[in-house]
Amino acid sequence: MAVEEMEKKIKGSQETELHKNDLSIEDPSPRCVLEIPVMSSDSDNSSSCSSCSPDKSSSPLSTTPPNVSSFHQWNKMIESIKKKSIRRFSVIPLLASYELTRKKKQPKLSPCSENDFDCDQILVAKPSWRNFTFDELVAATDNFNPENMIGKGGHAEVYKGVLPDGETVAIKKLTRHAKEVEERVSDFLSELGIIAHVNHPNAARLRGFSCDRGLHFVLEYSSHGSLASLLFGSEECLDWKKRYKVAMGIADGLSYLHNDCPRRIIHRDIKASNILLSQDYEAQISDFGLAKWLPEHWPHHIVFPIEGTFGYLAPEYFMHGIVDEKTDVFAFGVLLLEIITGRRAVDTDSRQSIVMWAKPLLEKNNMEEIVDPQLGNDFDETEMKRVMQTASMCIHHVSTMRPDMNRLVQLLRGDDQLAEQKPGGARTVSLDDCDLDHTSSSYLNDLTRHRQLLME
Ligand SMILES: Nc1ncnc2c1ncn2[C@@H]1O[C@H](COP(=O)(O)OP(=O)(O)OP(=O)(O)O)[C@@H](O)[C@H]1O
Repeated sequence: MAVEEMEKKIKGSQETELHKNDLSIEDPSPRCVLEIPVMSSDSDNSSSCSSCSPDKSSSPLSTTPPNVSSFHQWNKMIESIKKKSIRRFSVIPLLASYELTRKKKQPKLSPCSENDFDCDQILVAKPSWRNFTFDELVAATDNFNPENMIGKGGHAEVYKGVLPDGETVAIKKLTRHAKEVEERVSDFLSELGIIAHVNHPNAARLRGFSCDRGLHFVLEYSSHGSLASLLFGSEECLDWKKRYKVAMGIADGLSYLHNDCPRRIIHRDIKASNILLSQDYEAQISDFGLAKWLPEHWPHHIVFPIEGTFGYLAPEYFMHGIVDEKTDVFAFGVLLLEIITGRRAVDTDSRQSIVMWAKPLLEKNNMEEIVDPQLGNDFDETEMKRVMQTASMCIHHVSTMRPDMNRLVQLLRGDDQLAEQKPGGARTVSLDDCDLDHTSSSYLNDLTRHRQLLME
């Protein structure tokens, strides 16, 4: 499709979107990250931020394009995508006296204006990732040999590959062709923008990307694959020590995303298949395809359509589209239940949700019934109790009653003093303000509706 044609389409869709939703606030997820220096094989690794500079020709990206015409188109596409990034979301200012208590460890970034972000503040470090050519990916994966395919999700095929320096990587090739090209590129930039900023031992690490003949991410390889494959797809039982380590790792990773990352990131798709395990079973949160950056002063997002994975969706999210940190906290609780029980979030045969099944057992503290029979008695009872209590708090149907990730990390570690504190966190929103009737009967209705959706 010609770029001009695409720009027209983008403009058109912007107007339709605006008209449809009559919303006034932009999706905060900035799209400028691609314009930070990208190291190519022969680049000089110079560092600057072209989106902050009026002279686009000085973009480091332009020094080593894989292919000049495709690069030119790509650059234009980025510009059009930036225009398109006026995706509207509604925000309900639920709290008049919203507290900004998050800025603890790192200075947070404030938008220059409502729509601009000061890239100088964001792009402090030289990136450790680079732009790959398609030929480099072909060489690494033996021409995307099916034997090298290590995973397949709803949006991508993932191949194991080896780079010339001997490093093993995972190459994620985006495959979802149902979407319009500009929407796919926009999603790619959004995911890239987020993953490139994430820097934590418990989050997937980017090695590079490629937009030459398809959209690809090049990621650090996690040799044990996903938690889902180990919990549900393996004959061998994942022992408790590893399960506990994984639970702690995910908690640390989420705490970083919510509190300590240069921006406040909500993952929105925490689930067992999106947790990868390194050689030493260090959990790595992956797949930032649905992740959102939330400005500091927003209590939450309202999103539509609801995306994510059934079984992990918090009630306020699947009923009302409300997204904030507690969306991830709920999903984390479901994940803890999977780790404890060895059952899937939604049982494949009965379609029963693990939350519905586990709640009464958790209330009675029935360890015998709830613990994965494969584990036998081979687990630390104190740790198990802690994980059960933590899971129970995370899956509370009222989001404000769920602890925030910082507190959950401490609960999991066994800081008893913290267990005494009331749940919630800095962004506590009162239920009255929310105008959500989450009595237990309405919650049951919610769950029934959730289940019906599953059966459809
Ligand atoms: N870095 C990696 N190392 C090892 N295996 C990986 C890596 N990244 C992905 N995989 C494997 O590929 C699978 C699919 O990857 P991913 O979840 O990123 O794809 P997706 O299409 O975005 O998934 P979804 O359907 O959740 O949107 C993972 O569950 C995992 O088994």
